[in-house]
Amino acid sequence: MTAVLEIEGLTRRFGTVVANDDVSLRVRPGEVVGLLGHNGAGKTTLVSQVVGLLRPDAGRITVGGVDAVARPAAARRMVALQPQAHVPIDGLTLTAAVKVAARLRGLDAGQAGEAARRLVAELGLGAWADRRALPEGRGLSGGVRRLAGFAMAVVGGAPLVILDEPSNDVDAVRRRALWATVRRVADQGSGVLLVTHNVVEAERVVDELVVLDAGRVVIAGTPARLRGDDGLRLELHLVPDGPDPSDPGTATAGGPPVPVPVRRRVRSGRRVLLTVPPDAAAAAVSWAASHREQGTLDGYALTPATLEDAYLAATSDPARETEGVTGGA
Ligand SMILES: Nc1ncnc2c1ncn2[C@@H]1O[C@H](COP(=O)(O)OP(=O)(O)OP(=O)(O)O)[C@@H](O)[C@H]1O
Repeated sequence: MTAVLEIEGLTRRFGTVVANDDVSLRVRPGEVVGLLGHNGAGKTTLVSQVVGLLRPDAGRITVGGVDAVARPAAARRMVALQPQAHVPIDGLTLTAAVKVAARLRGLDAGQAGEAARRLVAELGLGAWADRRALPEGRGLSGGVRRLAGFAMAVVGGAPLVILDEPSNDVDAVRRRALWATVRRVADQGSGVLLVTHNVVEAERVVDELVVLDAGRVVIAGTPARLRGDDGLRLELHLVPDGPDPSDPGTATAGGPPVPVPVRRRVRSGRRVLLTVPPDAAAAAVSWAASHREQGTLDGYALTPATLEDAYLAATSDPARETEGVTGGA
């Protein structure tokens, strides 16, 4: 299927900083593609170029078959963007704001009103439907304003929907509704580019993921592929109280090292994530339990492998160390 967004070799510098470094990605109709990366990874720079706010130094951006660098205005008409900053809606009720966005996307007054009411209900915002946003953040809370921006981006089914951190300051109940709506919007034919640094949430909704680190694509693919091809890995999360007992270098202090094969160890702050095979679950838990009893671990948990360890391993953070296979008994 023809992609609704195609980016090839995109490069954008700010002085000596290469904010996007030879980035390529593709979003097809019906697909949710997650663009992940830490603060400063280059996500907003990429989005700004797609919507014509910045010009690339090199590379190609095509939106719905239109060259977005040569014809930014024509390309922009096919894109609905929820920016990271709050959308200015002061003076409007929640429903009216969504209706205005629907009208701008070509729906007639009746269709726009109906679509706005449906979205407000779908997102669990009925209680605020007719509440007016007022200056200085009054009238509607930050979370409701964020959802208003989200509803304004998804209403009317633009060919390409770009959502920049849509779930920031949204409560847990409405987050669920939001992710369900993202999926519905894609199922109805839009291509969705979801920009986030929340890898756990992204995993639930995306079809493909592209991870940026310091401007470069470091991993890309489906969540299943990025988790590990067999999909049968477990993660042992450890919170050491002092030296890490899973580190062969310090293990002698609290007993033997982990008695199971460890495929990967990622250390992030106080937390350590060990990727272990499923048949090692019982041995891994009993090792961790004994360390918990001795007080060398503050806590531990064994969970199915998520994208988080792949993400942490692929992205750089000076406060973090990643090791490959460490063997085991
Ligand atoms: N206008 C600008 N002038 C100079 N440097 C910039 C500018 N915009 C972005 N940068 C730099 O480019 C790099 C990428 O920034 P960008 O805002 O795209 O990252 P991001 O992934 O969106 O981060 P965040 O998650 O914090 O929004 C950073 O090093 C940033 O400091």
